[in-house]
Amino acid sequence: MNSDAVLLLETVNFAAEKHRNQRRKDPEATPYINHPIGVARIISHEGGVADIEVLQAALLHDTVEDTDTSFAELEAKFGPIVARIVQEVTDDKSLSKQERKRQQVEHAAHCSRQAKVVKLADKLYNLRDLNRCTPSGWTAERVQEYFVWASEVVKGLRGTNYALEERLEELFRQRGVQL
Ligand SMILES: Nc1nc2c(ncn2[C@@H]2O[C@H](COP(=O)(O)OP(=O)(O)O)[C@@H](OP(=O)(O)OP(=O)(O)O)[C@H]2O)c(=O)[nH]1
Ligand SMILES: [Mn+2]
Repeated sequence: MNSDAVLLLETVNFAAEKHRNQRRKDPEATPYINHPIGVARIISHEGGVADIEVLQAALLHDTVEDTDTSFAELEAKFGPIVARIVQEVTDDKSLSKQERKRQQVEHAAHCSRQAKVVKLADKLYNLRDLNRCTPSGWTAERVQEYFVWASEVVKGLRGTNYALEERLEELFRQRGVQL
């Protein structure tokens, strides 16, 4: 009964309920849950990672940052390892946006290997999404700035998953951003 498949369904259902009223910033307002599902799918399908706790953390990675979910709630429902990985990839929303962005660059190298995999896949998904379409209200300059900032974060994540890093490198190369 506690198979990985059952656990993943429980996790994706929890994330879907938490993100139920959220939409992405693209002009079509895609349901937000497409993002965490896509991040988990990148980890398994492209990264070749089958660690169930990493996949669960990927599905849950934006629940605390963007919904009313608490770490205590994640720990009670999914255990301390999943809750810790989510905590490692969660920005402190009490800080200014500039400070949050700076801290991501600073903290990347100090994350656990499991959190680094989630961060790599999160950035890969978001950069591909930016190539697919521009979020409402974003200028071309803001898109380029996101690529430059993401490359600074990814620098601290290197040596974690070759396949994901190779795909990120190619996206940066296409934008003329040096990793
Ligand atoms: N590319 C893209 N991103 C979108 C879209 N809709 C929502 N987002 C989210 O927006 C965040 C990036 O936008 P920013 O302006 O840099 O950050 P902010 O949301 O904190 O203000 C990402 O959050 P995150 O996943 O927490 O990652 P992070 O970049 O903050 O680490 C991303 O998931 C979309 O349509 N396209
Ligand atoms: Mn995310």
